[in-house]
Amino acid sequence: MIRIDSVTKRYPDGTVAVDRLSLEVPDRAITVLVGPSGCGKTTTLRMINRMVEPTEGGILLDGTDIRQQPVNTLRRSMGYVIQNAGLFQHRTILDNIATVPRLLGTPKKQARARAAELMERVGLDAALARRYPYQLSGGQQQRVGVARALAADPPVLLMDEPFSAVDPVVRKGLQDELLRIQDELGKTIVFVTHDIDEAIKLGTMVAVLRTGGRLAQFAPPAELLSAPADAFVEDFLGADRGIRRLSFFPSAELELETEPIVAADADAETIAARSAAPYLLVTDADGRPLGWSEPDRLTAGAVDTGQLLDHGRPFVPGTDSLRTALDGAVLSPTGRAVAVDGEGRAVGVVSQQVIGDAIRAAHSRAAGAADAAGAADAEAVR
Ligand SMILES: Nc1ncnc2c1ncn2[C@@H]1O[C@H](COP(=O)(O)OP(=O)(O)OP(=O)(O)O)[C@@H](O)[C@H]1O
Repeated sequence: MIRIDSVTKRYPDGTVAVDRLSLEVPDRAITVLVGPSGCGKTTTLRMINRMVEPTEGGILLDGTDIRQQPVNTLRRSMGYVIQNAGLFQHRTILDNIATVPRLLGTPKKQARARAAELMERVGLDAALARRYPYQLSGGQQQRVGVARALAADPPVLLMDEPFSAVDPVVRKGLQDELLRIQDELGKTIVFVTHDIDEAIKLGTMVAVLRTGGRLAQFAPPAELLSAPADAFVEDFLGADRGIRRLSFFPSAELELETEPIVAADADAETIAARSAAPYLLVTDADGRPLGWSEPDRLTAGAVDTGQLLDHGRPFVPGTDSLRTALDGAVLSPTGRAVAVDGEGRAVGVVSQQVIGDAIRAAHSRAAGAADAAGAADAEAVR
C-alpha cells in the first residue's frame, strides 16, 4: 500500500501545489486523482516516484518511507506513463518497450521477446514492432507507453493523463484495454486525469482534489455519485449524476416478463393466448429478438418481419447495469427493454415502469447500506 501522509508541496516561488494531503492508495486497484487544472494532481503523482520531493509530510510504500531506498530502486518498482507517451523517437517500437529491461541488464534477445509479448498484451499488432513512433497513431503510441511501463513488471504503475491526447473513441478503447490488463495483472495503479467520467469508469477509489491541492473527497465512484461531500464535488461531477449512478446498480434483479415473447412461426392460438400484452416481442427460430408488434397485427405462422418495430439494444441481466436496461427501454418505441442471454436469445422483456420501481428499490437499499455503515463507523468511534 502507498500511504500519502499529510504531504505538502510548496514550490520555491511560494506556490502551494499540494496542501496536507493524506491518502491510502490500496494495493492491486486503480486509484484516480481527479480535479480541475492546477489542483496538484501531477505534483502528487511525481512525489510518489520522487521526481518531486515533498516540503512536509512523507510517503510510505508498504510501511517504509520511500526516502529510505535509493531513488533508482524506487523508480524501478514504478512504471510511469505520460500523455503523448514520451517515446524515444529514434528507437523502434520493440526497442522502446525493451528499454527498461535492457537497462536492468536483460540480454537483448530476451528483452525483445518480452517486448513482443507485451505488444500483444496491450493490443498492438506484431507488425508494428519494427516501426518508429512517428509511424504510429496517437492511440497506438499510448499503448506502446503502457507496454514500456509494464516491461520490468513493476508492482506500481503511475499514469499521468495517459489518454488525454486521443479522440473519444480511441480513448474508450484504451480505457477498456487498461481495465482488461488490470484484471489480468492486478497492479497498484495511480491514475491522474481531469476527466471525471474517466475517473468514474476506471477508479476503484477516486480522490477529488480542489485548487490549492486539498482533498475534497476520497471514495469509490458509486459513493461519489450518491453522496458528494460538498457543493464543489457535486458541481465537479456535473449533470446526470442520478442517471450515471445507475451504472453501479445491477440489472439482475429486474422482474422479467416472458409471456409477451412469441416465435415468428407461432400459431394463431399462441398469439391469441398472449394478446393481453400491448406489444409482443417476435423472435427467430433460435430465440433471438426480431422486433415488436401489436398482437392483432401479427399473422399466424408467417410474420412479416419488415413490419416489426425495432427492438433496440438489448441488455444482459447479470452483466449489464440498470442504466443499460433503462437506456434500452427509453429508446424502444414500445417503452420496453429486451433482456437477452449471453448468446443473444431473448429471455424476457421489462417495461420502463418496472425498471423505475427497481431503481427506487436499489436507491433505498443503497441508502440503508450507507446508514448501516455510518452506524458501524459511529459504533467503532465510541
Ligand atoms: N516547478 C514548479 N514551480 C512552481 N509552481 C509549479 C511547478 N510545477 C507546478 N506548479 C504549480 O503547482 C500547481 C499544481 O500543479 P500540477 O501540475 O501539480 O497540477 P495539475 O492538477 O496536475 O494540473 P493540470 O491538470 O493542469 O496538469 C499549479 O499552480 C502549478 O502552476
